[in-house]
Amino acid sequence: MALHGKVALVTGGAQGIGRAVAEALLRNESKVALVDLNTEVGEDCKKALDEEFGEGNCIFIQCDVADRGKLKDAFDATVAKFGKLDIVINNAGINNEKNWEKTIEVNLTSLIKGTYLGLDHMSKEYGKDGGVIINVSSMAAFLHSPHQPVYTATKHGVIGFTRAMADAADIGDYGVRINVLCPAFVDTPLLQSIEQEDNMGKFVKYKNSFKEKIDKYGVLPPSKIAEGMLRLITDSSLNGAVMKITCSKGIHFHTYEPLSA
Ligand SMILES: NC(=O)C1=CN([C@@H]2O[C@H](COP(=O)(O)OP(=O)(O)OC[C@H]3O[C@@H](n4cnc5c(N)ncnc54)[C@H](O)[C@@H]3O)[C@@H](O)[C@H]2O)C=CC1
Ligand SMILES: CCCCCC(=O)/C=C/[C@H]1C=CC(=O)[C@@H]1CCCCCCC(=O)O
Repeated sequence: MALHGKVALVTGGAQGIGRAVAEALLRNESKVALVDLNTEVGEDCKKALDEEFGEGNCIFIQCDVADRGKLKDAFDATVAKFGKLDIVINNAGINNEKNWEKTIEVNLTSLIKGTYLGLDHMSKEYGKDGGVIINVSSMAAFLHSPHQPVYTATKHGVIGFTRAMADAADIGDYGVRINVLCPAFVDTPLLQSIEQEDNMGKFVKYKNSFKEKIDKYGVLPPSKIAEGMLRLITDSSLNGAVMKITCSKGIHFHTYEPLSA
């Protein structure tokens, strides 16, 4: 898939990984809708991106992805503004073991909803032109930690859902590829949350061992995640792919046993 003239919707697009992905898409002449909860950060981000890439290529839509009606409205508003949808990045995520129900809602339930809304707008099943969906998981889906059990569960869930949907898209001839990206530690505001009792609750007592892991494995720049994301978007051979990005191995793919049945 060439990126020129494509229309992308990025949840959690106002900062961190989402913003880096939005920048990379704009650099490649796509149009981008930043869908984010945080109005202040979202407006600042849009202003900076307008200055760098020119006005009219990017919109900010304030939206809590956990609000089903508002998420649907955000997809509709993106299509109303840019005329179509080609790329959906379900990236918004939180790290909150205290309000763990919200973590499931944002990291998993809303990502499922975002995938279905993406298919509504892109699947050939509904007479649309096809596209690509990338769901953001984490290396926490492979290397679990006692520090974030529910976060870890949601990221496992993202991989299972995405791989099953990728098979459904293939068998159903949706014309939509669906892939998953699993970063290790990335230098974003989310990483600060691991030290905060408000986020971690009783698991905050494990913060020192978690920080030791960060020191041991290193921290990736958001631009490296954007690089992997563009590969998942543009390589038309990839469907159901599980990309991992770590400091030691860089961008690589998880491999699975072939299906036995
Ligand atoms: N930073 C890291 O070390 C890693 C992050 N990830 C995943 O990458 C994704 C992005 O994370 P970061 O950029 O690091 O986080 P971040 O906290 O820097 O940015 C997340 C963005 O999502 C937005 N957001 C949060 N809840 C939302 C909601 N309910 N509705 C709409 N927007 C919402 C925030 O306002 C923020 O702009 C997440 O899914 C996270 O789990 C995965 C592995 C490592
Ligand atoms: C605030 C959320 C941050 C979550 C980041 C994450 O992905 C966490 C993963 C860790 C949980 C336990 C671990 O050991 C994970 C470390 C992942 C890094 C693995 C790198 C391996 C390598 O370099 O080969």
